[in-house]
Order: sequence, then C-alpha cells, then structure tokens
Amino acid sequence: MSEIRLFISTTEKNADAILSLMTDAFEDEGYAIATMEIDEKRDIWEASLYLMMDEEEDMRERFANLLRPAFPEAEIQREVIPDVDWIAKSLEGLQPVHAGRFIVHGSHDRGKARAGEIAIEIDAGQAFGTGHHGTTAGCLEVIESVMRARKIRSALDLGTGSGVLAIAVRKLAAIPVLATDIDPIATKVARENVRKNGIATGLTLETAPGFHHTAFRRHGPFDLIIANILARPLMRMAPQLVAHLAPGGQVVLSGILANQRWKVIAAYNGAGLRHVRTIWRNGWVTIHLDRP
Ligand SMILES: C[S@@+](CC[C@H](N)C(=O)[O-])C[C@H]1O[C@@H](n2cnc3c(N)ncnc32)[C@H](O)[C@@H]1O
Repeated sequence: MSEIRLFISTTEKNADAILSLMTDAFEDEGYAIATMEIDEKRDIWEASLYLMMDEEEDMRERFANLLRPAFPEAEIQREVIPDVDWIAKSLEGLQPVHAGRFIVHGSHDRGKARAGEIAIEIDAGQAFGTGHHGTTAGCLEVIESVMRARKIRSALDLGTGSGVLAIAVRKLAAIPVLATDIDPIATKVARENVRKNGIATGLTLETAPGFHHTAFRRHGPFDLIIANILARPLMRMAPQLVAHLAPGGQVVLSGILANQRWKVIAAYNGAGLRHVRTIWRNGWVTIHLDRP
C-alpha cells in the first residue's frame, strides 16, 4: 500500500464545491482525506485527495466522473507520496518556520532571521506551538495582517500552549497581552519562552480553563482575541468569548478542520460577529471574524 495524492488546481470560486464533492464521495471509505492548500500570493488553490491504496491502482477515472458534470475542464494529477523517513522528518521539524513576517525557530537557529523578519524563539517542549502546525502558522499570518490594518490596544491568547502567538502579538506592538492555558505545564513552558524572547513586561500568563479566572475581567475587554483550540470547544465558548471582546474587536480562531468551518462561523455569527476571512494551511483553517 502507498499513499497516493490526486489533485486538481482550481479557483477560489470553485474551491468549496470541489472540496465538498471530494469529501462526500470518499469520506465514508475511511482511507481518504480531502484538503485544500492555498497559495494566496500566487492565487493558487489546490484541492487534494490523499488515498491509501496499491500503487498500481488508479482512481483518477472515478474522481474524473465525479467532477466532470460540474467541472468538465478539470485536470486531475496524481503523485505517489514517498514513504516518510521519520528521522529526517523530525529533524525537518526543527527547521525554522516562516509564517507571514514571522520566523519561528529554536535556539540553535538564532540569528537566521532575514531583514524585515520578526524572530520568535521557541524550543520544542511539552507544549504545543513550534509554528510547524498549520493552525499556528495560520494564526501567525492572520494576527500579522489584523495588527497591520487595525489599532489593537489589548489582546488575549486563549490556549497559549508554548506562548508563540502571545509572543508574536507582543513583538508586533507594546500592548498588554493576557495568555492562558488549561494546562499548567503549558503555562510553565510559555513563561520560559516569554523570557527567552526578552519580553519582561506586559505579557501576563495564567492557568485557567476557558474564561474561569478573574484575570479576564481585570485585563478585558480585549481588542483582539486569539483562540487556537478545536472546533467543538470554540463553538461552545462563542457567547463567553464575544462577551470579552471590545466593540470593534477582532477574533482569530483556529484548530478547525476545513469541513467544520461553517458550523464555527455560524456559532460566532449567532453571537454577533461577522466573518472577515478564512485561510487554509495544511488542511486546517484559521478564521478571522470581527465585531461590527
Ligand atoms: C492547539 S494548542 C495551541 C497552542 C498555541 N496557541 C498555538 O497556536 O500553537 C491548544 C492549547 O489550548 C489549550 N486548551 C485546550 N482547551 C482549553 C480551554 N478550554 N481553556 C484554555 N486552554 C485550553 C491546550 O492545553 C493547548 O495548549
């Protein structure tokens, strides 16, 4: 058995319809994953279907039959994904990651930032958030664009993990940032990373589940709330999260799979927010919403 990728270049207009066709047709088979990868700068949208199967088997015809009625021009490409060398992969995982203007790196890669890049030093520890995951990278990109376009005076990073996103906000602007995590190990790791990044003041770390801590009332309401958790808890906490958002505030949510995004957006629309933009990174989406 090998991993095969069938993929098709498309446009923003057709992306949703193609992804839905793929998910509906193949998801019950258990071995297929449909994802959308987007290169926004070059406006390239690529819908991919990953399948585990014999290398000789070719599903292109079945895939083409599915797409042809709506997309007769669609050209399906196929590649065999080489077996993963996990040692090489784990070393690759230690390489610096570029997301927007940020470069997230370990201590061994200090000084690798190029002119204009903002360096964040995170050593892989027991907390999530080295920048390699599509959710973290997506958040970093959206945070940068939100903070470039709007005046943000305070921020909350809920589910801070390694502290990477809170550190990113603080590196963009000298504003007060509250960063919380349900996991005390994460807040300990984050504290160490905050120190390593030379942030001595203005970033408060607390261990708290959801919004259960007096710090939220003390520091809020916030102009920017970032939460990279998962779709279900994000949907559950929509009313509370919005209650801590200042008028005109901005929200960045991640930890959401492509096919869960409409439910998350609906939950936040119901709580009074407006959808601004969604970006895809490695099969995960990051959503930007605001309070009109
Ligand atoms: C996917 S990690 C994100 C880490 C980091 N913010 C990033 O973007 O890389 C999610 C973090 O949220 C924390 N978390 C999960 N549920 C939470 C909750 N209800 N309240 C606070 N933190 C939570 C987890 O412990 C974990 O550290």
